[in-house]
Amino acid sequence: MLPVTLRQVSKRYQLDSIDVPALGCIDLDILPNRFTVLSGPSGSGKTTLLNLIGCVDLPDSGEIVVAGQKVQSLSDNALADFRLRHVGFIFQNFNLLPVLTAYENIEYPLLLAKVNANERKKRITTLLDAVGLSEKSKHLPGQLSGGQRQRVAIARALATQPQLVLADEPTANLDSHTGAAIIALMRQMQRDLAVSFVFSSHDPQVLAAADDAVMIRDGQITEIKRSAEVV
Ligand SMILES: Nc1ncnc2c1ncn2[C@@H]1O[C@H](COP(=O)(O)OP(=O)(O)OP(=O)(O)O)[C@@H](O)[C@H]1O
Repeated sequence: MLPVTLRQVSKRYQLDSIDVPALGCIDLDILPNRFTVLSGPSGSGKTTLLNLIGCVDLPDSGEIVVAGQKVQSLSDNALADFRLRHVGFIFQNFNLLPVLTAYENIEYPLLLAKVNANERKKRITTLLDAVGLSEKSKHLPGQLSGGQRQRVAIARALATQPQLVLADEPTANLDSHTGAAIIALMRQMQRDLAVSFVFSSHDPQVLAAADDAVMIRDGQITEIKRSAEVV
């Protein structure tokens, strides 16, 4: 099963009386267990596409299927629950809760998903170790560097064991050295856990690490470059 398929998907925004076309008639398959990057100039529609893939927003027309589920057929509550269980999110500004420790930030989606205490502890301990932050579990986000905060965010995104992890410009607020380390970590986690990662990014380092690159311009896919093994 493909993690995500989009067929003839369109999205427009209404800004006061102005109609803003953001995406037009997109057809896209996201392949399993791969690192896919959405790339294009500012305003080309990357974030809009990521929000549709992540079930944060719904299209005006067309069909989106995520993990076998037609997302438009879900109610708002069912969509929120589906998102919690199937999609992990990583943001450019990390979006950690400032009053919670690293451990508690990773625990938060597990509490929402009603995962029991033993299983929570097991998953958080394993993830903190995997992202190299076992020693920092009691630190608040304000006591961590940018790279360490993004490591916590990666662990949090993976905690619910989603099939799909989405990242909006995950290296935008990091220096290039830290960004490279974060890309390598995400690559490692993607391979170890056999998850599909989809990024939007301007960062050439992210593009270079991709299995699949989806080039977007003016709300249209202009090219999809897939690495040799599936061509
Ligand atoms: N909430 C909104 N209301 C109105 N127009 C919007 C809204 N969000 C995005 N747009 C418009 O939709 C188009 C696509 O925007 P989007 O944010 O998806 O692009 P992007 O490729 O992610 O850009 P960037 O790289 O600058 O983040 C742009 O023309 C943008 O101005």
